[in-house]
Amino acid sequence: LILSSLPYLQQILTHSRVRDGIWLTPENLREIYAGLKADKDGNGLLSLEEFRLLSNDAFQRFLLQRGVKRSQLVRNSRHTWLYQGKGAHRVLQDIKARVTRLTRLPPTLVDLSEPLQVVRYEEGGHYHAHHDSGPVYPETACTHTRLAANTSTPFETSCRYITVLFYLNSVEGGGETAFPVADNRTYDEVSLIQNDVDLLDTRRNCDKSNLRVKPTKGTAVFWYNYLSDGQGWVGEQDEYALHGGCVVTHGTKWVANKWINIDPDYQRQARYQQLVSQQPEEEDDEGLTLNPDIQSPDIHQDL
Ligand SMILES: O=C(O)CCC(=O)C(=O)O
Ligand SMILES: [Fe+2]
Repeated sequence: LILSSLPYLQQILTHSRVRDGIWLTPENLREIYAGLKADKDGNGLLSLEEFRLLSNDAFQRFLLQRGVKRSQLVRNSRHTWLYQGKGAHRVLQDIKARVTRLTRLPPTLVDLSEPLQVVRYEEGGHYHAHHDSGPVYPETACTHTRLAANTSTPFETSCRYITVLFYLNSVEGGGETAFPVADNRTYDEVSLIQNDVDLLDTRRNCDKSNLRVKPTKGTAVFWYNYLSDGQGWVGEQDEYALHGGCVVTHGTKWVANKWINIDPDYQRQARYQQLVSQQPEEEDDEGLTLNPDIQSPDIHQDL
């Protein structure tokens, strides 16, 4: 999308995971463009100019206009991104350094991850339960390594190995982070909705979640979105990492997400790191191996 001024339909579709296993069709996309009046020249594609004319929440407004209720939106919040690299504010660089220490990962992996995402929920805001990361199928590539991958795949997903969620304020009422199936020994996907109780619905059913974390200013939670592959690398998606933000009943809620991006395909991650660092291949593995001194069998840090 960034490289060419005219994103091809196929490129857009590879980004458009609605839910696991469900992707937008070209018809869906045409309908959305028409509803947003985004494709002014009507050629079926969004030029960079047309894209720039879209406001941040155009899509949300479109859904609301179409009769979708706020409570039905997957999320009802606003967010922005804060760069944490060289030249960024000291506090932002410090946060990154603390995430590196907390997760015990090689600094390169944290440096090459997404910027910090800051999220604000107003009273009534929520985020229904979801996975921060997508499942790994052979036909799915990770967004962050896609340019370095020398294969083309029909689908694309964020590969967020770890989530560190910071609570930037203490919320007056509601706004807990709920993990509906954390530690659930008998979990299967069917049981998420039973007898009219939808555990994904964080407006109604947070009280039935196995784990709830109350937002307290200055605290953070972190979890893995993938299991280990047993050999020190990223394996399958961890289904128990399902989580969401319960409805804020009083006040405003501010959080920040730090995601650590790692490709479950080791070779693709290595190629990506080599590409961005412009280092010769032999020196490349440095960022991928862990200092054995800090390796511990009980801690799922692995990499
Ligand atoms: O607001 C929360 O407690 C959870 C936020 C979240 O899951 C996300 O931003 O991906
Ligand atoms: Fe999340």
